[in-house]
Amino acid sequence: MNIALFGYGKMGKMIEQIALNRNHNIVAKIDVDTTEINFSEIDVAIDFSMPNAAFNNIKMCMVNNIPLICGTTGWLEDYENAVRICKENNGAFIYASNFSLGVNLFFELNSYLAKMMGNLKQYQVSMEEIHHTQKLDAPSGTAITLAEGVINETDYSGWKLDTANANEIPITAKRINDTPGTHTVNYNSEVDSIEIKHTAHNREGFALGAVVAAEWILDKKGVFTMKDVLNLS
Ligand SMILES: NC(=O)C1=CN([C@@H]2O[C@H](COP(=O)(O)OP(=O)(O)OC[C@H]3O[C@@H](n4cnc5c(N)ncnc54)[C@H](O)[C@@H]3O)[C@@H](O)[C@H]2O)C=CC1
Ligand SMILES: O=C(O)C1=N[C@H](C(=O)O)C[C@H](O)C1
Repeated sequence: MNIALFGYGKMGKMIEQIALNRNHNIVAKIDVDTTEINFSEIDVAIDFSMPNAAFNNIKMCMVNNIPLICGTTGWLEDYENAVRICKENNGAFIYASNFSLGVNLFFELNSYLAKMMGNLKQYQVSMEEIHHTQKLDAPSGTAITLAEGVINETDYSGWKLDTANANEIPITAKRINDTPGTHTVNYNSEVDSIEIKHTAHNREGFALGAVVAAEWILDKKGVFTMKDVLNLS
């Protein structure tokens, strides 16, 4: 499979390693200073770039009929536009706030726990995410997905960074050294608390998930999620 990398930073380099180990070719490394792209040799593209670059990269891939895996976070105000452009061009597209198997299992666990807690008003939910100091967006895309998972199963109406109103989920974002990504969901009552936590030890899980998603999407058309890729119910 001939892969184009959009964004050749920390994740782009990790994805390159994993893709080569799985016998794929990296035919383009597109970064901020790239002036020309030869789309004819690309089977699939993987974007881990920057919040202000992702939507343009998505448009470019869809118009040029290149299936795209997008892991870049912090651009979701344009997600519905990306879906529309994919459909208009009969393209193939996956965005996931987190491509690791562990976090996708954690998303399922989070929804299950939220469903159980939905009627137990004595518990207040809160979330914390910790990442490296170079991260541009806050809260993390993963924390937003976790909050959406809780909102779908409970009466919470939204989420907010730091201080939230009573019916909103407060999310704390911490930036500590080179932390790859730690997410905690906490339910607190007067008498006890319940906490679920996912800790990434490095970036390999994110990169492997993105390459697996690229292999999966190759013969497909439409907009998909990691739930489709991993066949999670
Ligand atoms: N969904 C997931 O599983 C994960 C998502 N991420 C997200 O991926 C993104 C990248 O993360 P890192 O690699 O750690 O960041 P990074 O800062 O190390 O790399 C980003 C790269 O994108 C390049 N870039 C800037 N403008 C560009 C453009 N117009 N076209 C192509 N490349 C451009 C930068 O020059 C840089 O080399 C972030 O949004 C991060 O939140 C990171 C890890 C996992
Ligand atoms: O920027 C990162 O590094 C990460 N970003 C993603 C996010 O915003 O959730 C996924 C992972 O936590 C690492």
